[in-house]
Amino acid sequence: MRYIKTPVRLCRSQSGLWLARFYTTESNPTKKVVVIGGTGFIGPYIARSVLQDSPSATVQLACRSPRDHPQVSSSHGGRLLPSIAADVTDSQSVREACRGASAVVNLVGIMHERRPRYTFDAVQNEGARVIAQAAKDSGAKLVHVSAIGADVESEVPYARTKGLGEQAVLDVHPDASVVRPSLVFGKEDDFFNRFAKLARILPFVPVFGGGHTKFQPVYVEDLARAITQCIATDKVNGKIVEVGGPHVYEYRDLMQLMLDQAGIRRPIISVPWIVGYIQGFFLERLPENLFTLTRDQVKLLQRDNVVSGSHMTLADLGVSPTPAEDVLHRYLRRTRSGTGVRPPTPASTHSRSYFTSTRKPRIVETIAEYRALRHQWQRQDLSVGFVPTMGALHDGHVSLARTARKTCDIVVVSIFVNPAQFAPHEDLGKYPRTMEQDVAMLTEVGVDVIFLPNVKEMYPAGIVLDVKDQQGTFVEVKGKSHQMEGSIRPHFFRGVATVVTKFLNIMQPTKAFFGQKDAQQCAVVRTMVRDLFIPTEIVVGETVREPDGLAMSSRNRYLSPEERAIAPVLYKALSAGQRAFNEGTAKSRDELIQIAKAIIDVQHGAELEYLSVANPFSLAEEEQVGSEGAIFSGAVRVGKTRIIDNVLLGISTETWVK
Ligand SMILES: Nc1ncnc2c1ncn2[C@@H]1O[C@H](COP(=O)(O)OP(=O)(O)OP(=O)(O)O)[C@@H](O)[C@H]1O
Ligand SMILES: CC(C)(CO)[C@@H](O)C(=O)[O-]
Ligand code: BAL
Repeated sequence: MRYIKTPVRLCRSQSGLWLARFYTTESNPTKKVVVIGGTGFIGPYIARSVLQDSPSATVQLACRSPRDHPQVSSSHGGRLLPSIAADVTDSQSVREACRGASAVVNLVGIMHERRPRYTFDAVQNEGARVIAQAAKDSGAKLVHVSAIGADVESEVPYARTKGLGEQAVLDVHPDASVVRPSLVFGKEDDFFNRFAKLARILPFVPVFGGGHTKFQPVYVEDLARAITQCIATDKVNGKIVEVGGPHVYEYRDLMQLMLDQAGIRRPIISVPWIVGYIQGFFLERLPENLFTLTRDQVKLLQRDNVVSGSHMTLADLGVSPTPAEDVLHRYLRRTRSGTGVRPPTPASTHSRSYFTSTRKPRIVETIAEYRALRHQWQRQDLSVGFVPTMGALHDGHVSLARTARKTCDIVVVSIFVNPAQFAPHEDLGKYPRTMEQDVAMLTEVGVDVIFLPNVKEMYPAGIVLDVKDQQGTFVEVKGKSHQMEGSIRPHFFRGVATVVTKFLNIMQPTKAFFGQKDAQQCAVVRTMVRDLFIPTEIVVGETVREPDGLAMSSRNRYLSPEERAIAPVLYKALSAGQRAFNEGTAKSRDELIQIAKAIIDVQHGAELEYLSVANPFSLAEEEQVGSEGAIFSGAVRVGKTRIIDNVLLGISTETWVK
């Protein structure tokens, strides 16, 4: 059989662009992918992924007892062919199934033997060889799905025969790709669904030997995409790909995650391994049921099931793995009352950290790479929270990222020192840059992506600081940009509005998070989002302060120890005005400013720039604090550093930010 090459397509991976082509055979000009063992949990996901990826492909699922999947077939116009029978212990049936295939995926695996015919060896070793031979004879590519832990030396028959199966496959079909997933999760999975069911029945969740074994669960759609890529490219031929999710969890933490995402409260209790063996000894003799556990399974539970780092991984295939926290609640949650189950808010479980090795956020530098991810999240129906920053991060930024983490499925933080918001005489050149520390802080929060564009990416027409020489498109929010901070930095909000518009267009976030410390910025961004119909919710986080009241700010790093001691004066002054307002002794602009100014004036080393009492919505300066309340704000200069701050009068943060 001769291969015919289809046109080359450009695919993107983390390591760059690579070429992919689908192979097809002379007798079968349309690509046909046969998935053996495909009518279970994973097969339909592979079918969907292949059909979406390749508009001319057909897919056929083959199994011992064929079953059709109307949801897949109906959405792909008949390109999912009717399932057929193939039994790996009957080589003739496998040959029939592989006839005319351009690619074969072997998903066959068993957790329990059914003697005499379906032993581990017959299914996972000899069966793998039979499929490899049939694929080879049909001139088809082969993707052999094995398992992390496959090991010819293992004393556990499941793992040993998986290892032998891999060897047999590569003997017979040296170009085959071997895919080894860790624990696979998804709506129909056997693991999380089963443990959630058990947890609902049992008064506690047992874990063996402390539950310290490590797992790296991978989302079934990510596995399916990896397999689709193995079919599409030659770079995995003859290679092993280890497929794990973004986080490594100890078994006990995985159980806690399952409980939280299912909304079940149960204690997790450690029992000795020997209890597992005794349980296995009795249960493996009974027909399979919810409680079934074998001694081999207990042995497997004692070995870490994580990506080793010595083979290719999802990253090499350009697949960004989905965290279990983003998905589990969708299918484990039950809303029926009377089940002892409380439905968690989606993504709420992010606030606690389950994983033992923290995953570094993915660093994305280009709009194109980000867009590909955004497209993937869109398909998975995931919400995206976006925190724009200029880096040199502190607890103010962290608090915004944590709020995003609690309320959104995916969290993206940008770090970009935006030239357009600096005047030529300002501190663009010396703005603090602390990238390594920033990445560590965002890793701790569990941020998914850090967007780090360069200036060219954000300003294709280039950018100079002098407004009169600028080229390209700029956004200006009239009426709110030239008072308060804008009176000292007239260029500033034009630069902010422009870059935030660009970011919101790129990120397409569900929500974007800004700090109240920059209150006028919040008002400008809200107005801009309203006027330009940008479909993003703007969320404002409260100002995070040092113990002495100073608002955290990246520029606080500029302060010498002496200046640092002076810097809280602005907050002290604004707070004194706020107290007087609350006590009813100051209501007018003049009274409030007099109180604050008196405190700043006596502080040696602090130079007042402005104080403002403005309407919280229009930002118009007010003579009296009206029924809508006011923003009492100001700036002082301490040495060369500007300190800005604000407090609200007669309006709560909650009301103002709504
Ligand atoms: N103390 C804080 N509490 C809450 N949010 C904050 C705080 N400081 C900054 N932010 C918010 O973080 C986001 C990014 O701000 P930015 O990176 O400019 O940090 P910054 O500390 O304000 O820097 P700078 O010192 O240059 O003003 C903005 O939405 C800002 O309002
Ligand atoms: C919103 C922002 C990131 C735009 O550059 C900046 O003004 C900031 O950090 O507040
Ligand atoms: N936090 C506001 C950013 C700036 O002052 O440039």
